[in-house]
Amino acid sequence: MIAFDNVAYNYGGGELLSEVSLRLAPGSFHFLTGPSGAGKTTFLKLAYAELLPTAGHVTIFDNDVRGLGRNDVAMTRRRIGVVHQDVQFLDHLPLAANVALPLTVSGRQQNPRDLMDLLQWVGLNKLADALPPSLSGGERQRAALARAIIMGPDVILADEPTGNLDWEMSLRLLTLLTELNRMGKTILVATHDLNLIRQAKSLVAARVLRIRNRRIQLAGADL
Ligand SMILES: Nc1ncnc2c1ncn2[C@@H]1O[C@H](COP(=O)(O)OP(=O)(O)OP(=O)(O)O)[C@@H](O)[C@H]1O
Repeated sequence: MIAFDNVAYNYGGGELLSEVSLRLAPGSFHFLTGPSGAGKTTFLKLAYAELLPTAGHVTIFDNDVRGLGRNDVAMTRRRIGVVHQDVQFLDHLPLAANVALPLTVSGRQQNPRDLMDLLQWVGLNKLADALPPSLSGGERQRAALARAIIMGPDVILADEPTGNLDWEMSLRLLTLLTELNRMGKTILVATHDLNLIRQAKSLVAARVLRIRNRRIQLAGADL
């Protein structure tokens, strides 16, 4: 699905990520962990072609990102759902319209029943008409997940999706992500919450990647 081959990234102040080679196989579930500032968000941006590597190759759905034109990038992004660290909504639009926004923007028809099914799945059907400023942190994160999957992506990348949530809500979100994985989606979750990763191991066969000294390595049983 997504492959990194000897990838490096440098914002200009020296290499942040070096010699990164890994593969996110179809249907796999990965966590990416590492200290604040280690480069987790940067890695995700490379994985959805928001950034181009400064060395090496990133291949998304068998295409080298360097060869992608603007339209190809747009098409590629439709197959990748991203839950951003700072979830942004249009505050004047109700929750349901915010979740459906990717469909609206791409000019695709939205089936109101599918939208309500999706909101029900994330437990937000009763809040379909609520405006974003009235939502709690957990509700916002679940709405962000719903919006990330409304286009039916093959891959879901989530950046600290449980960052500000209590344990119960974190587990709820984790459960949604593992359900998506069981449906065949390829998932990568960046998090520094090691308890969440430990908990996930009882739910899903996840691999844990760790950024250390600019490299990304597979974490062992020492988590
Ligand atoms: N656009 C940018 N220009 C220059 N430096 C940047 C830019 N974006 C990020 N950085 C720097 O790159 C480093 C890694 O940032 P990144 O956001 O990828 O880390 P992270 O592991 O996701 O951190 P956190 O867990 O705090 O979100 C940080 O030192 C950050 O300040």
